[in-house]
Amino acid sequence: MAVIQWFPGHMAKAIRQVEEKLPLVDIVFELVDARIPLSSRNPELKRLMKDKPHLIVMTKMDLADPEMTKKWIAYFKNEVGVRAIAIDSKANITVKNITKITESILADKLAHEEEKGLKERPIRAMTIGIPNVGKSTLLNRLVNRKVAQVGDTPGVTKGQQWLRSSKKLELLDTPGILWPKFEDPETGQKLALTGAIKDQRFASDDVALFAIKYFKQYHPHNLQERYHLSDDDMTLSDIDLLLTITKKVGMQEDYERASERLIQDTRKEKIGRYTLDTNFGSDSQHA
Ligand SMILES: Nc1nc2c(ncn2[C@@H]2O[C@H](COP(=O)(O)OP(=O)(O)OP(=O)(O)O)[C@@H](O)[C@H]2O)c(=O)[nH]1
Repeated sequence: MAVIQWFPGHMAKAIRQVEEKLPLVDIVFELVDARIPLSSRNPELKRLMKDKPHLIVMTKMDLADPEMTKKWIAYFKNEVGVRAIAIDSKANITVKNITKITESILADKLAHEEEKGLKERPIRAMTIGIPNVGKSTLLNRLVNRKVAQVGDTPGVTKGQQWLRSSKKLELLDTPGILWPKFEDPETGQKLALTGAIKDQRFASDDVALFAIKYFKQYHPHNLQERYHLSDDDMTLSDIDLLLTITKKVGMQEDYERASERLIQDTRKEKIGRYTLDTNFGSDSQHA
């Protein structure tokens, strides 16, 4: 397959960083892309988390299929035993919602501390996630762009800071990215299509063909509408359909450039909202 897969060196470093910082935080915010909620997870996390409270934050919900997002939230809660929330980092409601759900997850721990007469303190959280999932955007949103260092804290190495979101929430500047380790070749194509893998690292026609296959199956009308495709066009093979789209967008025989256009169109919501992960729990690495 043309997509470069995972990077053992990067992953080992990220895992070390997460392991090191884990004792300093009350909760981990694991950011996943709402269009690929399983494929953007790292299966190593389950082992790392042990019994550390954990919230799955599904970013870019504005680009995902809203019905599927609801189902994924229920799936994470019921099947995986982890709470999940979907966010659009551009929306103001995001901060409020994350703080609220975090407080509810940690309610017992905080009540216990209060009973023991401990002083009220902010909740400490760490964000992790694959490249481009929206970590910086969320962090900036949570700290309202006024990045505030929250004093010296033992165990936090140089360059890593506590950022204050509110009196109630502090964040450890993200300790690193976590590449998913993927055994299913489709995972690579999903990561490529949604922008988690740099465009130079995959063959755009492979990924465009993957997108065509997906949209033909799940959102055929959106594909037809975007590229003025007839019902007959929709019966063509994926490759012939890509060639037809190439002509329709005025690129003659240049199917590579047309592939790039199609990939950009999917990312900019021009073929509608979509969720590429459609099989709940089918991925054994996350079971
Ligand atoms: N539509 C949409 N775009 C988002 C959202 N959150 C982030 N983005 C966009 O996604 C892209 C990547 O966001 P970043 O915050 O830089 O992602 P990151 O995880 O910090 O990326 P790395 O630094 O590569 O690890 C940017 O173009 C953001 O504007 C969201 O909720 N909705």
